[in-house]
Amino acid sequence: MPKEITTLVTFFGATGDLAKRKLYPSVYNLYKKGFLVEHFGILGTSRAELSTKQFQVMVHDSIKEFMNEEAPQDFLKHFDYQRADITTPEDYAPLKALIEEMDEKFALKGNRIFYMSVAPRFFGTVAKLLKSEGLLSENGEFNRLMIEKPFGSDYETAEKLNNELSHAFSEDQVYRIDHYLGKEMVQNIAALRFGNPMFTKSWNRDSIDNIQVTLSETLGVEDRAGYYDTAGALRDMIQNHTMQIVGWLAMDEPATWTDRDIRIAKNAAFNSLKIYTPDEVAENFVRGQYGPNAIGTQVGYLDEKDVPADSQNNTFVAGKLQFDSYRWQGVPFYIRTGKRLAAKTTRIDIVFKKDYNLFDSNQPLSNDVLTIIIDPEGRIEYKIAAKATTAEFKTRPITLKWKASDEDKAQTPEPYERMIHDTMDGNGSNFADWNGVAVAWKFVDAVQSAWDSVHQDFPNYVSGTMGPAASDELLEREDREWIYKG
Ligand SMILES: NC(=O)C1=CN([C@@H]2O[C@H](COP(=O)(O)OP(=O)(O)OC[C@H]3O[C@@H](n4cnc5c(N)ncnc54)[C@H](OP(=O)(O)O)[C@@H]3O)[C@@H](O)[C@H]2O)C=CC1
Ligand SMILES: O=C1O[C@H](COP(=O)(O)O)[C@@H](O)[C@H](O)[C@H]1O
Repeated sequence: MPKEITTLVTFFGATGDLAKRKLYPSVYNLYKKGFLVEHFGILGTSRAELSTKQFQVMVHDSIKEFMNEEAPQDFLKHFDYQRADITTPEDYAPLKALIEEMDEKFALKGNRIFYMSVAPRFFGTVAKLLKSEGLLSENGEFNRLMIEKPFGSDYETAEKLNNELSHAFSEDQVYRIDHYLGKEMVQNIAALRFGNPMFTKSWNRDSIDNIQVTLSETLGVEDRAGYYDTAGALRDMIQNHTMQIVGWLAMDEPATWTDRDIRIAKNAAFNSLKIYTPDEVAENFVRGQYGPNAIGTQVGYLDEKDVPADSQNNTFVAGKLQFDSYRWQGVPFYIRTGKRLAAKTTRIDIVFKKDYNLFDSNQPLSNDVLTIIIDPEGRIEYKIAAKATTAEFKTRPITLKWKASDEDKAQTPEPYERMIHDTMDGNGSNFADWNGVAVAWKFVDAVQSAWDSVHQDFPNYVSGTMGPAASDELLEREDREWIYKG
């Protein structure tokens, strides 16, 4: 039986794209699954003038549009709305009054979640005003803050934002969203690592040759050049999603399976990440920018809408991470991400060390590889050696495969549903904590600042390929290759 959760969730940015596409459908799923029953309230706010009824109709229509389902009145009656400009302190008084009214009406015990689904420039202001205008409950079990990305645009801005949040919320009250951490197969990393003694015991430099993390996209910049040209693949995908995946891969066993101990273990790994000097960046990192595709049907980045003609922005990044730790000494973590690549896929390849070939000392065994495919669909593959089906005794690589079934997929929660549920449940395991975010920014800032001082000729890869040649060379010069070739 699902455990009923008692809480009020206030959605700032209640009329926005994210709220309609993801947040209301997620809340509806939690209702259908029985996590939200009687004692919940959803308060929406933005600058738009909407009555309670109009807001309920908007929520109904979002669920219809994005889930093709009719939400019942029994669900919608838990939604209410208050207009407010979040930069105006006086507008918080009516919000506070409605929060208190809903708290009483639905018997919510003062439990409060505030979800910031607004532009990042508002995050600090809202947190400050929530406290100064008295919207945090003093008698409830919890006040929690869910905060969207991006969390800063470099270490300095992230630290400033974190300081602003910390005036109102302690670290354990802040749930920093990274939607990759809500993905089923990212959560499967821990199950595979710590649920199989064979992997638990071999997850270290004795057995692993290298680890590869690929987040590849086929889409280009679309209509987001205003943001993307200031961020690039490095800040858009490496600082957050890639680093958070790496955190699950690189951490030691947590002392217990609690969010506190998981964070302690992950942070020990993050803190051992080597931050590069400019020379080390040049040696270990590659940047790219897409040109047109081979048949000329897709334009290059520089010809995309709103992109400056001389942009030095990166749409592709490949690099090598190194951890100064006992577990990972000498084991490279190769990471790469980019737009307009050959395929949409997110995957992890764990490449095990080759061993002596007992059967034929002239013919080295091939590496065993454990592959975790996160997107576009959950799959696990394990390439191992087995006997070739010939008269002579020889080995050949075979691949054991598992794929998420339709039933698995149907019962897997969407990342946003899971993240809202986990916040309601007070489980911060699948959220980014400040230390991890800070280390990732320090690392990424070092790479960006080295790149900023050197002009690079772009474009340097053809749309529809797996990035510039330098990305392959990064591994080739260490006698390795990307397992996934597109
Ligand atoms: N959309 C998406 O798919 C994703 C979004 N995000 C993040 O989610 C957040 C929201 O994004 P998204 O929904 O796309 O943005 P939208 O621009 O669609 O929505 C912004 C919301 O903020 C409200 N708003 C703007 N200014 C104010 C103000 N001064 N006072 C009160 N409310 C205000 C708007 O309503 P009004 O103008 O009526 O006030 C609107 O409801 C951002 O941080 C974004 O980075 C993250 C991942 C994916
Ligand atoms: O955060 C972001 O992620 C998307 C990719 O997410 P996915 O779940 O579809 O893999 C990326 O396209 C976008 O640029 C970035 O901001």
